[in-house]
Amino acid sequence: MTARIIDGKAAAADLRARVGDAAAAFEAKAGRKAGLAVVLVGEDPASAVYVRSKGKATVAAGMASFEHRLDADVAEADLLALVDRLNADPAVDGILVQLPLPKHIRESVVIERIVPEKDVDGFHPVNAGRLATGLEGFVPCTPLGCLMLLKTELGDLTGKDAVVIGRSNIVGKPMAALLTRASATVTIAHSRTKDLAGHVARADIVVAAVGIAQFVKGEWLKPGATVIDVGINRTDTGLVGDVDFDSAASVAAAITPVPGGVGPMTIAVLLRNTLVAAYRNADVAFDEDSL
Ligand SMILES: NC(=O)C1=CN([C@@H]2O[C@H](COP(=O)(O)OP(=O)(O)OC[C@H]3O[C@@H](n4cnc5c(N)ncnc54)[C@H](OP(=O)(O)O)[C@@H]3O)[C@@H](O)[C@H]2O)C=CC1
Ligand SMILES: Nc1nc(=O)c2c([nH]1)NC[C@@H]1CN(c3ccc(C(=O)N[C@@H](CCC(=O)O)C(=O)O)cc3)C=[N+]21
Repeated sequence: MTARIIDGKAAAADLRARVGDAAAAFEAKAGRKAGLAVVLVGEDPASAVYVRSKGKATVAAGMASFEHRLDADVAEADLLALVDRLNADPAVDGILVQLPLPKHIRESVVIERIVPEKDVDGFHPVNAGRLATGLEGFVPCTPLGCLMLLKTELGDLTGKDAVVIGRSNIVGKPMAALLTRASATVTIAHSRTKDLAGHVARADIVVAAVGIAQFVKGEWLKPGATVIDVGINRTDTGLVGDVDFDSAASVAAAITPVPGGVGPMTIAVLLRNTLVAAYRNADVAFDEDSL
C-alpha cells in the first residue's frame, strides 16, 4: 500500500481563506479589525521564524498583528506587566506568548496571567478544564488542527481506536480530549508505556507528538491506519517528523508529511481562534461551526 498524503498546507490555505472572509465581516460589524498580540522573549531563531510567519498570516487574513519582542533577560514581572496591558487593550482579542520561555521565567505563571477570553493558544488551565468538561473555551491550535485533518480524511471518528503518543499539556493531552469528545476510543502513550508497538498495532488513528525524529516505525502500524505526525525535528538532512515517513507510508492508508502537514494547520487554527475570540469579546453573533 502507498498512503495518501494528507495535504495540511492546502487544508490550512482553505481555513485561512474562510477566516479571511469572516474577518472582513467582523470588521464591517464591529468597526475594527480582530487583533492578535504575539510576544517573543529572546531570540531563539526557530521561535523568531514562527513569530514572523504568524504575524504575516494574521495580516494576510485581514486582522491586526501586534508583535512584542523582549530581551532574553527580561524580568518575569516585566513580562507579566506586558500581559496585563494586553489583557486590558480592547484592540487585542488574542494573546500568544511564544514558548519555550527562558529558564528564569515560570511558564505556568505567565500562562495563568492571560485572561482566558484572550487565551487563543488554549493553554490556560481554565481553557484546559473547559475542554476536559465539554464547555465552550479555546482549544490548543495544534491538536484542533489535527482533529480537523482527521475529520476531513475519515469523516465520523466514532468507535475508532486512536493512540496518542505524547502527553504534553499543549499537544498530547488536548489531542486525547478532542478524540474522546469525538467518540474515538483513546489510548495515551508516553515514555513509560510498556509495549508501545503493541498499542500502535491496534490503532486506526495514530497521532505522534514525541519530539524524537522518525521514532514511529511503519512496522508498528496496522495496515490502513491514518497517521498524524506532529513532530518538528531539525536534522542535518532538514525538517523531519516523529514518524519514519517512508516505512509508514508503505503501511498506512493516509499520513501527514513534515513539513506541509500539521504545522501549517497550527497557524491557520491560531487565526481561527483569534477571530472567534474577537466575535465573542465584541459580543457579535457568529456561527463558529462555519470555520
Ligand atoms: N507542528 C506543530 O505545530 C507543533 C509541533 N510540535 C512538535 O511536536 C513534538 C511534541 O511536542 P510536545 O508535546 O511539546 O513535546 P514534549 O517534549 O512536551 O512531550 C513529549 C512527549 O513524548 C513522550 N515521549 C518521550 N519519549 C518517548 C518514548 N521513547 N516513547 C513514548 N513516548 C515518549 C513524553 O513522555 P513523558 O511525558 O513520559 O516524558 C512526552 O509526553 C515535538 O517534535 C514538537 O516540536 C509541538 C507543537 C506544535
Ligand atoms: N505559545 C505557543 N504556541 C504555539 O502554537 C507554539 C509555541 N508557543 N511554540 C512553538 C510551537 C511550534 N509551533 C509550530 C507552528 C508552526 C509550524 C509550521 O508552520 N511548520 C511548517 C514548517 C516550518 C519550518 O520550515 O520551520 C510545516 O510543518 O510545514 C511548526 C510548529 C507552534 N508552537
